[in-house]
Amino acid sequence: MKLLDVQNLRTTFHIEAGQVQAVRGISFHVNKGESIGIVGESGSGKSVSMLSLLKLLPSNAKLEADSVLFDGIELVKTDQKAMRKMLGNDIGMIFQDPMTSLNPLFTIGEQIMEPLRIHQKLSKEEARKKAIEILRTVEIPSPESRLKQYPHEFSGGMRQRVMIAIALSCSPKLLIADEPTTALDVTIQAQILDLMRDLRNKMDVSIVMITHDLGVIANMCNRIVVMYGGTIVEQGTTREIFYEPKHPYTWGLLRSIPQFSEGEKKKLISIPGSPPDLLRPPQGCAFAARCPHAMKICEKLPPQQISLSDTHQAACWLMHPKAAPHAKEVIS
Ligand SMILES: Nc1ncnc2c1ncn2[C@@H]1O[C@H](COP(=O)(O)OP(=O)(O)OP(=O)(O)O)[C@@H](O)[C@H]1O
Repeated sequence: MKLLDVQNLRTTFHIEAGQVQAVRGISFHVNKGESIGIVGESGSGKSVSMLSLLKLLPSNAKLEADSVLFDGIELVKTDQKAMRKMLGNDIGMIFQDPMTSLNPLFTIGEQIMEPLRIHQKLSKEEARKKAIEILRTVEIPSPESRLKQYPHEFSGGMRQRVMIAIALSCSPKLLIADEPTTALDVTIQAQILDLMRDLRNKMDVSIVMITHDLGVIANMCNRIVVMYGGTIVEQGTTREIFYEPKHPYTWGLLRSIPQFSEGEKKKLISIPGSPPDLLRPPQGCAFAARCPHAMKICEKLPPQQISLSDTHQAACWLMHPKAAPHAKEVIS
């Protein structure tokens, strides 16, 4: 059953130089209880897509969509006030850098208790009890004394645990995590991902995890959406994306995951070239200029999404039934 269903979302920023077409018609969904990963290089439109659904865009942005259904409610028609109520109640968010999201002037306890008092109308004592309980859930030791401390008294990993606690305190149906572990070192990163996986199972929350690193979501997400140049180039189950990837950009992302074999570090292959300028997006496939397999048509016309299974779609001319025989060899 779908919790979030996004159809043809477009976001444009009006700047002096013209219009930045940051998100160019994306459609995807999140089922109840599942985790999806949105992956792509910097500037591919991952964060703007999420901020668009939540109507958290700056005033120079224009948002259009055929439909954005969240738990049966059409968000395209929902006003800012209702949206704000939904945020922190039905939808929780975690960002990359907890230090910018936490207020340095208030204790951790005050910051966890505030949404509980506002959204769930709990008394001060009830909110304190709930805050202790939730700090325990995110595995912060001695929660009673930790409540009285300020953000700077916590390590980076602990601060991110606090952010997760705040995001989950009102038992949201959906948790959006934007690069939640990027600022942390590898060991702490793994601990936070383990924690999020545990919480998803315990709390029955759906998760959208935004990242530029496919490796981060391999063990965490059921499905993966691959974004490039403001479009979705491929989406499928984690198995389909890792074992049967069909888009040359996904191949590039997979080659750029660090792999260790018998203690030896394999060479990392990055994708040559740079992402398209979204002020003047390319006419055809956004990836054509960097694609080693690009054909003439790739530069002229955007490829349509082709369904490979009920769960797997990719937008690439190589898969077109009329593509030349060499294209079929590349793709198989
Ligand atoms: N306020 C803004 N005004 C103009 N352009 C913007 C604004 N915010 C984002 N953009 C542009 O929208 C595009 C998509 O940005 P977005 O932040 O969604 O990318 P991303 O994939 O999340 O990358 P990152 O991982 O670096 O955050 C980029 O080209 C970015 O420059």
